[in-house]
Amino acid sequence: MERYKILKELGDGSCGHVYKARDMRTSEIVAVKRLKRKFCFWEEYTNLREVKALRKMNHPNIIKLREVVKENNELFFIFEYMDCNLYQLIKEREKPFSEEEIRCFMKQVLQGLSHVHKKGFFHRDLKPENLLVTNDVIKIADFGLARELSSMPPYTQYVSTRWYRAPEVLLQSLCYTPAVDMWAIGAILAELFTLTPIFPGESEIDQLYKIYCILGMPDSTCFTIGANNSRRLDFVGHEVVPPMKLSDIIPNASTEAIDLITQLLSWDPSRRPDADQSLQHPFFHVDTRVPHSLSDPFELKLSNKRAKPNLELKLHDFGPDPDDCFLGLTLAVKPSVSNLDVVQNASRGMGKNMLFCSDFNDHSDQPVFWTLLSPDQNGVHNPAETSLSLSFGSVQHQPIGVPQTTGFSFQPLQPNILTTPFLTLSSPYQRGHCL
Ligand SMILES: Nc1ncnc2c1ncn2[C@@H]1O[C@H](COP(=O)(O)OP(=O)(O)OP(=O)(O)O)[C@@H](O)[C@H]1O
Repeated sequence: MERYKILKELGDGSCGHVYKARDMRTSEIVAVKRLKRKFCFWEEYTNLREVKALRKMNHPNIIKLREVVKENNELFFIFEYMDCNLYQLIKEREKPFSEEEIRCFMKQVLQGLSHVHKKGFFHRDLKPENLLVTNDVIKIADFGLARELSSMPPYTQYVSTRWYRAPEVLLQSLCYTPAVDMWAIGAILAELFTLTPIFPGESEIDQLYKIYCILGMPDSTCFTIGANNSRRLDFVGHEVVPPMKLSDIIPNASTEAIDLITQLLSWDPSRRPDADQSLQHPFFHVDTRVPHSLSDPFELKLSNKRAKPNLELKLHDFGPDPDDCFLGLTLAVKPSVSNLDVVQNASRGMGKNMLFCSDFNDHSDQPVFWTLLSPDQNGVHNPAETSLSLSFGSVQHQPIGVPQTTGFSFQPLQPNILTTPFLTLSSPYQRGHCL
């Protein structure tokens, strides 16, 4: 590695540190990714997903892996260098991108992604941080989670960045498809217009809820993603919250852009266009007519400021014991010790049945109720089915004087909630018995 002179650190990812460096032989600037894992045998590296995928790719919109160096049981990837990533560009941006700029970025990303899919891989972790930019050129990077299409389901669960995660992955489907990448593209496309993530979920459940609030309920005739999931969504209520109009959320997008985002963000993966179909969409072939000009670029910002997703906590890491459920849910809402303390203190005087709601700002009149139910509360008792049930409801309740904190309000469980839920997330063992 003496051939490369490290100039500065560029990033510290989950797999490795990335540095800007100079190739002393050619004077070229490169990016060096030093993997955190140690490698004793040279052969180990050939099995790495990133190496397997990148060795097969050769496309102007996919980052080039120039060389792999193994030294003292450490592995270094030498990449072509890019100036910044799309997350940094969005964060620093003071006014929205023009539709022309967005089209230019998205066209390249889709061309790169089409190549990835044609080469038999899907990326699985598309997000603005993994799209690298130099001037007007954008390239897909970080193939650490890439998977071969030829590998057979069931696929293992994986942790990609929550905000760009497709519903079928959130529901732990075991046979998801490259359509998971198309969902991420839809979320990134929306974000390029608004400069803020469209679904900034604070936990996996909140992620699904935020998707639901904007897209509404999936059409039961087309909704097939429940079939192989270890989690399941049940839409069992009477009250239906209509989908929000994407053109209200993204007022600076043309009708063509809205249509493409709508298609990409389909609940049903089979309804999302693939990369080539997306490139054929009128969004890439029309003169743009933007319906609303924006006097203040920040008027279009959604309530959540651009930040990184917080700590990931999985609900299935917590057991069926009510205290365990309560702790799990509390952490899943907001992993803050001080909030947790308040919740626990408040819960002491309120008996076993609790619910609390998140601070979803856009729907302050429609709080999220997360109820904790044991099976016998449903009139069903089956020890084998003891597990955790969650429901989101839009029932209005008056606070009754229990402590309020930023991010939480507390109310005792009221019977009418049991009769008017509209969305339930259940564990595999509880099917058919939730609410
Ligand atoms: N070729 C490159 N040129 C310039 N910067 C790069 C390059 N590759 C990576 N980076 C920077 O380093 C960051 C981390 O890189 P990368 O995503 O490959 O690492 P990782 O360990 O796989 O991260 P993650 O935690 O997202 O999986 C990127 O977001 C980017 O800002």
